[in-house]
Amino acid sequence: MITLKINDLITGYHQKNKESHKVGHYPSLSLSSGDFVALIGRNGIGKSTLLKTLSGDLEPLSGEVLIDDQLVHQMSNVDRSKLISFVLPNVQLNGRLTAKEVVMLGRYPYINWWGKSSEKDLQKVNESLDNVNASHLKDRDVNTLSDGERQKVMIARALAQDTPIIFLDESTAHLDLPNRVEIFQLLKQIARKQNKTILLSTHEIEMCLQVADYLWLLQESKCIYGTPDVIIANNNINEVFNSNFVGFDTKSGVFNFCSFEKRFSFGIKLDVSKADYIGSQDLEVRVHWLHKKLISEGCVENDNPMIHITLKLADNKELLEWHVNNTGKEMVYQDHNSLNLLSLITEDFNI
Ligand SMILES: Nc1ncnc2c1ncn2[C@@H]1O[C@H](COP(=O)(O)OP(=O)(O)OP(=O)(O)O)[C@@H](O)[C@H]1O
Repeated sequence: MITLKINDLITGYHQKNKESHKVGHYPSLSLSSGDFVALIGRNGIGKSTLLKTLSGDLEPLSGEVLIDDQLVHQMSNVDRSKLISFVLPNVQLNGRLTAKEVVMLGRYPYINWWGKSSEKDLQKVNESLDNVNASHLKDRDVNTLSDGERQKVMIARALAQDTPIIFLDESTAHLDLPNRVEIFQLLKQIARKQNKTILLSTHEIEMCLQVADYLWLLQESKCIYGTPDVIIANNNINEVFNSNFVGFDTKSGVFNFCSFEKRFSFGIKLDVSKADYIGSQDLEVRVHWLHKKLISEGCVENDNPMIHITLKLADNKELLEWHVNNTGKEMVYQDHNSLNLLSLITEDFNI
C-alpha cells in the first residue's frame, strides 16, 4: 500500500532577483492506494503547480512531499518514474512517432541498459492501448491524431509506465462527452481494480462530483478535502464557483445559468403533485426546462422570490392550462410551447 503525504507544503516559483511567487499552502494532505481523487478549483488557483510539485517536477518553496516516507524531491528520476506517471494536457511530440512508440516511451524506466524492449514491454504497451480503446490508432503518427485521440494515447503511456500513482492535468479537456465519461470511468476502474492512486485536475465539476472518491477543492490559501457528498452539503462548491452568471444547485448537482443581473433568488414553485406526472413524462421534462429558462431570464426577483405555476390537467393527465401567479396577479394560459409561454409570462408580469 503506497501513501503520499504532504507536510506543510508551500508551492510556487522562484524568480530571478525577486521574491518567490507563492501559489499555495497545504498544511496536511494525503493520498492512499485505490483513491480516485479530483483536484478542482478556479483558474490560476494552483492545480497544475500542485501536481508538478507532487510529481517532483517542481521544487517546493518549503515543506515536504513524501511517498512511503521517502522525500519525492530527493529521489532519482528513474526511481520517481517507477512511482509516478504524469499525463499533461496538449503535449506536442517532435518527430514522427507512432502511437505505439509513444506508449512505449512509458516503459523507459524498465528498459535495460542496451535500450532494448522486452516481450513484457510490448505486451504492456498493447494492453495499455487496449485499456483506453485506442488499439486501432497504434500505427498512426501521433501528430496526425485529433486532440482527443492523442490524449487517450498519452493516458495509455501513463498506464504502460505501470506506476502506483498517476497524476493527470486536465486530461479530458479535449474529449467529447461520451469519451470524457468513458475516461473518468476507466480511471476509476483502474484505481479500484489495480489499486492505483489517481489524482486528476479537472474543470469537469459535475462529472467528478459523481465519480471521484474524494475532492481536493483549492481555494485562496487553502485546500478543502472530503467526499463529494460532504463538500456539496457544506456548500463549498457554491463558495468556490458561484458567480453572477452561474449558480450550483446542490440537489441536482448541476450548474444553472443566472440572469446577468442576478435579479432572482432561486426559482419557481410548481404546484403539481408528483402523482399527476404519472404517464406524462413529456410534461415533466417541459416544466423542468421552462423552470431553467425562467431562471436564466431572471424572472423571479429577490424581493418577491416566487412565481407559482399550477398546472391544470385533464382526467387523462393531458395538460389543459398553466396558472401563473405572481404578487397576487394570476394569469391563465392554454397549452403553449415552453418558449411562447415564457414570453407571455415575461410580458404579462412585466419581468
Ligand atoms: N512558471 C511560472 N512562473 C511564475 N508563475 C507561474 C508559473 N506558472 C504558473 N504561474 C502562476 O501560478 C499560479 C497558479 O497557476 P496554475 O497553472 O498552477 O493554476 P491552475 O489552477 O492550474 O489554473 P488553470 O485552471 O487555469 O489551468 C498562477 O497565478 C500562474 O500565473
